[in-house]
Amino acid sequence: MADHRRDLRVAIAGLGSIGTKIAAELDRGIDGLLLSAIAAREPDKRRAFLSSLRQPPVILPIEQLAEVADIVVECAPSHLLRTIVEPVVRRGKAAVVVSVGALLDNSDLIDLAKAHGGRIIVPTGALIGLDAVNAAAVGTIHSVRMVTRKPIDGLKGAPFIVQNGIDIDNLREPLRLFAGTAREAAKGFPANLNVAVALSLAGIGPDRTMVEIWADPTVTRNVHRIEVEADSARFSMGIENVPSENPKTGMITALSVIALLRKQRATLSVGT
Ligand SMILES: NC(=O)C1=CN([C@@H]2O[C@H](COP(=O)(O)OP(=O)(O)OC[C@H]3O[C@@H](n4cnc5c(N)ncnc54)[C@H](OP(=O)(O)O)[C@@H]3O)[C@@H](O)[C@H]2O)C=CC1
Ligand SMILES: O=C([O-])CC(=O)C(=O)O
Repeated sequence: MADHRRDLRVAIAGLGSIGTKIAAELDRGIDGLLLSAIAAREPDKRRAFLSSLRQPPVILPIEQLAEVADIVVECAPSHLLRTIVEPVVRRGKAAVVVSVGALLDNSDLIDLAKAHGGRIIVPTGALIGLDAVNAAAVGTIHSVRMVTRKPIDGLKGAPFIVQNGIDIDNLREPLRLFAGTAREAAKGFPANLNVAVALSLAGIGPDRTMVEIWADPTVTRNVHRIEVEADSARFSMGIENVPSENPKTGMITALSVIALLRKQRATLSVGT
């Protein structure tokens, strides 16, 4: 039988390494979804990309995207999270958030979404196994530990490194930069450790999820290893992400959002 529901309109906030790939995939066609609008800081600089799309979307400022979309995908710098997400959830719509670290300082957006019937959806992003962490959290998780190793370019400019005057440019061997909670990691590394916050929100929260961050000149990928100890299971997970054009961002992040979008109207949906 035909599906008579109208297409879900999706808007993209930020046309960087993640947003460009999602927009292109939506334009190529995802069942039941339509790219309705995008926001870019300087749309003129994105003309070549925009004119390559088969059905060019409307270009709007980030705070207006919710007016023409059912789902807004936030893939902009983290300081814009509130500007993007607030109008979406106020209208009772869904925001897909990749700058998940910024949710910790803007957690009232979750209450706002609840009050207006909106939703905030965090994709697995550059990580792995949040389905298993979600499932384990239905029971009791005793501990979650994550160790991240990144090449130097994947960490440059992080506030923790700048504020502590750490020279990572001339490293010859791995250096442990940080050990602490996911909440502290998100403050010190806002553009580098969204994954730690996503892991914490799926499991036992940002104050009990423990994180180590290494600057490692011997790796070329963003490497994350996770150990979970729960009453239902013990599991270890690892992922080695190929950096995208943005060395801080793994290529798989955009693909994870695309997979999540595909599920919105999929007849068969696999994984939690
Ligand atoms: N959850 C996860 O697993 C992961 C999350 N991330 C996070 O996702 C977010 C996006 O990452 P990524 O795509 O690599 O970042 P990029 O820097 O490549 O892209 C961000 C884009 O947002 C644009 N932008 C800036 N200001 C505005 C504005 N006012 N209106 C519209 N667009 C604007 C930028 O434009 P311009 O270039 O002109 O400044 C840029 O194109 C980051 O916060 C990153 O930390 C990254 C990896 C994994
Ligand atoms: O969490 C992030 O912001 C990015 C990251 O580690 C990755 O892409 O591997």
